[in-house]
Amino acid sequence: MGEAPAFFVDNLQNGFSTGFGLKSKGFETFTDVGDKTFVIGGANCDSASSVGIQIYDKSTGKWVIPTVLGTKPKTCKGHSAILLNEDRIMISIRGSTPDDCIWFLEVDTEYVKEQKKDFGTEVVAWSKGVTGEAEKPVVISGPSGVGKGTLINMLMKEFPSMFGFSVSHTTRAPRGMEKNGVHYHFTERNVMENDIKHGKFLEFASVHGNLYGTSIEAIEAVADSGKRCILDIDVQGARSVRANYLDAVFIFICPPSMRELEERLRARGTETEEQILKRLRNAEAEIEQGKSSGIFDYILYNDNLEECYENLMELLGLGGSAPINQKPSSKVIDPPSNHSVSKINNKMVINCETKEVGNEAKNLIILDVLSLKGGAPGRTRGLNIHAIDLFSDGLNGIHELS
Ligand SMILES: Nc1nc2c(ncn2[C@@H]2O[C@H](COP(=O)(O)OP(=O)(O)O)[C@@H](O)[C@H]2O)c(=O)[nH]1
Ligand SMILES: Nc1ncnc2c1ncn2[C@@H]1O[C@H](COP(=O)(O)OP(=O)(O)O)[C@@H](O)[C@H]1O
Repeated sequence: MGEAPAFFVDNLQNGFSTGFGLKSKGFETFTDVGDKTFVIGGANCDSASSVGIQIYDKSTGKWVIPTVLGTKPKTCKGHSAILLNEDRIMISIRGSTPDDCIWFLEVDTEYVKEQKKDFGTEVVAWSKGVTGEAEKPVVISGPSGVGKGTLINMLMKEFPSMFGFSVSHTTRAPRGMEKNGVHYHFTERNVMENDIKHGKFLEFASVHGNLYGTSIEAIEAVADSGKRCILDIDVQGARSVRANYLDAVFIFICPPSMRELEERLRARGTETEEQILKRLRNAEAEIEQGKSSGIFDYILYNDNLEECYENLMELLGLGGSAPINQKPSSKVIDPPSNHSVSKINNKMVINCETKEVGNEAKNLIILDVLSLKGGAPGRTRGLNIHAIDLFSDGLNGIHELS
C-alpha cells in the first residue's frame, strides 16, 4: 500500500508562490517523476488552452516547456493528479462532463521516450481515458490497387457500429467520388508540413509523390466513438506506427500476381497512365517489404475477393457466429468538484465529497489500473471503475459503472 508523490493545489490567489520561483495562476498540480517536477495547470478561464505543462528539472534547477502531443483536456475548475507506474500522471478533472473526466499525461512511456529522441526536446503526451473496450486498431497495408479500400468498405458496411475509419490527411487531389473529411482530409503541403512539425501526426510518409499522414486526432476521433480503428496506410507508415508503440494488428494484403494488380489498377480507372506506372514500380518494393520486414502480423492474398474478406473477418475474430454490430460501452464516471485521488496497490481511489444543503454524501470511486490498455498516441481504454457509496451502502456497496 502506498501513496504516489503528488498533491493537489486549489483555489490559489493570482501570484501565489509555489516554492519553485513560479508564479501560480491557480489550479496547478505538482507531480514528481525522478528528478523532474511536472506542473500541470495554470488554468485561465478565458483561455481555450487552459491546461499548460511546465517541467522543473531539479538536477539543473531549470524550467522546461515540453513539446505537448495529443489533444489536451479543457478545464478551468481545477484537477487532481497522481503518478501511475512512474511513466504517466492520471488527472481527474473537476466539474467536467462525464466522458471527459479522466485523463493521462504520459511523461516517460515508450511512446514518449521515442518522441523525445525525434523532437530533441522534453515531450509529454495526453491520452484521454475511455471505458470502451474497443479492441486494438487494425493497420491494413498493401500495394495500390490490391483491394485494401474494397475490403475495408465491406467491413465497415457489414459492421458499421464496430469499426471506424481513421481519416488520413493527403496532399493528393481528390478522385471523383471522394469526399473531404470522409475518404481523406485533402490538404496543402505547407499546412500539413507545419502540423507535422508541431507533432500533430502519429505517422506520415511520401507515397507515389504525395504526402500522406495519420493525425493523432483521427485516431482519437475513432476511439471516442467507442469503435475499433482501421488504418489504411502504406508500409512506411505501418513501420512508424509499430515504432510508435501503437498496439495494433498489422495486416498486409498481397495481390495474386503483378499482372492482376496492373489489371485492377487499370480497370479502376482513377489514375493517369503515368501514375499507374509509378504505382506499379512502387508495388514491387512494397510487396517485398510487406512480406519480409517483420512489421506485419498477417499476410492475406486477395485473389478471390469473398475468400479474402472471409479470411480478414476470421483473423479479426468475426468469423462464424461473430456478434453483429456490437458496440462497446463508452460510459465514464463524473467525479464532483471536491475530490482527491490516491493510489493503493493497483487501484486508484477517487474520494468524492458532495456538500449540498441537507444532503451531505461521501463516496469512493475505485479505478483498476491493471485493466488499462492503449494510451498515447490515442486514448487509454478500459477504465474499469466501481463506485462505493459510504453512507447508504457501507464499504460493501459496490456499483459496477463500466
Ligand atoms: N503512411 C501513410 N500512408 C497512407 C495514408 N493514407 C493512405 N496511405 C497510403 O497511400 C497509398 C496511396 O493511397 P491512395 O492515394 O488512396 O491510392 P490507392 O492506394 O491506389 O487507393 C496507399 O498505399 C495507402 O495505404 C496515411 O495516412 N499514411
Ligand atoms: N479480389 C479482387 N478481384 C478482382 N478485383 C478486385 C479484387 N479486389 C478489389 N478489386 C478491384 O480492384 C480495384 C482496386 O481496389 P481498391 O480497393 O481500390 O484498392 P486499393 O485501395 O488497395 O488501392 C477496384 O476496382 C476493386 O473493385
